[in-house]
Amino acid sequence: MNGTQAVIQVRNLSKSYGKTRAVDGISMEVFQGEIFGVIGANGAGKTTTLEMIMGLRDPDGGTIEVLGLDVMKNPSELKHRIGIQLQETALYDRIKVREALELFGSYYRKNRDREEVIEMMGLKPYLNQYVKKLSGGWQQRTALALAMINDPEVIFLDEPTTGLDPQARNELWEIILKLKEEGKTIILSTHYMEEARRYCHRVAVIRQGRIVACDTPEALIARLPEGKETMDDVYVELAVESKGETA
Ligand SMILES: Nc1ncnc2c1ncn2[C@@H]1O[C@H](COP(=O)(O)OP(=O)(O)OP(=O)(O)O)[C@@H](O)[C@H]1O
Repeated sequence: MNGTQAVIQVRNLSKSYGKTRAVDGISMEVFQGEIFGVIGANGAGKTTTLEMIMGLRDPDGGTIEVLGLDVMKNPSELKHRIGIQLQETALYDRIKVREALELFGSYYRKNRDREEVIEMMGLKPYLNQYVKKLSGGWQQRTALALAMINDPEVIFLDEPTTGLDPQARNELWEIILKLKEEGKTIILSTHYMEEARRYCHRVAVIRQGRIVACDTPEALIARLPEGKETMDDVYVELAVESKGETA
């Protein structure tokens, strides 16, 4: 059932690094075809949460199901069915765009038509350039191309538009919306509140490793005191620690 089937189900997820409780009992569901946003301050636990759901980090506790698979028990099966775009692009330092597409394609049993991916991302003029030498916007497009190379059902994007100029951000969102139109489920973290409002169906607000609210942008805004009506206000009211509240 498009729209009501949970493709991600997380229960009571936790993860500590030494004494830092990075993720502290997170539960959430993401439905098929959603663009699901995760917002929160630096260090709130967004990346750790996403990486555990992707099967890249082991949780201390809790359960994670993605596409009906227990992530801890089926990491290799899961890898073929999800797309991953990480913040770090150091991996691509010495590699050209075409080589990166070929290399990543070789990791998976199924590939989306390479030419179609290149066309969709507008990457044709850049295929023989080193990824590292591209502008931020084109590097992010390359990273998004790599995230969809295996034609995944669920795509994870960690701050996909951070550092890009407004035009590059809009262009990247157009591509993300196209993927959504195809029925993909997209889960992403962002520091851009206006993007969260405009593009995300639902947004989870994470503070100190916990989800303090999870709803549509409109519903989150409707909770605010009178006179506050933006996602920036949501961020300030819900995501920011009040004085005296320390990690
Ligand atoms: N590998 C690690 N070793 C030790 N501590 C870590 C590690 N990764 C994250 N942390 C800590 O865990 C907490 C959550 O970090 P995380 O990167 O998940 O937050 P975030 O919300 O993604 O932040 P940002 O917006 O800056 O990317 C922070 O206190 C961070 O310093």
